[in-house]
Amino acid sequence: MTDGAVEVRDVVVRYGATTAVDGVSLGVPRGRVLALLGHNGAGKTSLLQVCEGFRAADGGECRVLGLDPIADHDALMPRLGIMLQSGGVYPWATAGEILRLFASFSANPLSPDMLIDRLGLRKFERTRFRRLSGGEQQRLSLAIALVGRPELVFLDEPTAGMDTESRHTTWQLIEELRSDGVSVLLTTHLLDEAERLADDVVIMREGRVAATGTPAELTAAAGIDLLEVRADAGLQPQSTQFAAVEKTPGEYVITGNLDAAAIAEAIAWFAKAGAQVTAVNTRRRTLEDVYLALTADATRKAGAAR
Ligand SMILES: Nc1ncnc2c1ncn2[C@@H]1O[C@H](COP(=O)(O)OP(=O)(O)OP(=O)(O)O)[C@@H](O)[C@H]1O
Repeated sequence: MTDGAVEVRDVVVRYGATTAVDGVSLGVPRGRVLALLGHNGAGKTSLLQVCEGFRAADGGECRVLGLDPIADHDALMPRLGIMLQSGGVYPWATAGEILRLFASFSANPLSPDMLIDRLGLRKFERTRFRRLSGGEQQRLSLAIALVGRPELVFLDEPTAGMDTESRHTTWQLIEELRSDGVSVLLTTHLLDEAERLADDVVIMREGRVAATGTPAELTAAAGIDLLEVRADAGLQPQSTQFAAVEKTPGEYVITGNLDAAAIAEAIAWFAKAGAQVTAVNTRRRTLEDVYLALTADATRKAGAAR
């Protein structure tokens, strides 16, 4: 294994008969942000828990800052920032007390007051944790993860439940962490979050790695552009030349090797189907298109297997 912040090789996590993580390998180089994407139940949190040392892998190997997350837990903890989902902190203590307590565990903490202000928590400083809203608890959890100046941060859906303003503040904080050389492994369902923050993206599907690369690599399709057609909902346009995903009802995104002949064939398909076409557009692929194409593929295969 190399000297990355996180090195995961062939990791397996099982819960009884369920294989949640099925031989995943990935690496977070030092000072980079890796976003783990995937549908509900894809295995993201289970993999994160192995890296955090909260769960032993049933197979494979994991090194975090060069150490074993379970055997070297005590040495690692002060160097890690872990954003806990709700719970895990003292529900009866106030936001300010909790953050100052976590700061006291560190030899050289960030200023709790600075984090309280940056994350818009000043108004809630004297509010007990259990009285905070979901989004406020998330912001406090992020502050707790960062207050010890960690070298590596694990963030499980960091902006889930946050309002737009808090989400943007969180993104700025994560960008600042990266500029300071901190490594970040985060999970998210937000494609724009991954596209904005991540140096590297790993898309998981059913416990396995479905795709990996930088956002630019993942969105650089063979035919570069992508065709969007607005027409009647519920159609299933496809041929050997192209594949379409109905992104929202009546909004078709067509990928493939889109030369002029393939575009003509796609449009002809709608004409032959007698569809009412209201708009045709070409544009570059986004991470969302890649993600949808991969998950639609999984859904098609699951349907075919039934
Ligand atoms: N403690 C557990 N006991 C049994 N099954 C579990 C347990 N934790 C997770 N699973 C199962 O393992 C699979 C992966 O779950 P995991 O939480 O890792 O996925 P995820 O990608 O983080 O999902 P989400 O996006 O919904 O958070 C799912 O099928 C889930 O039901």
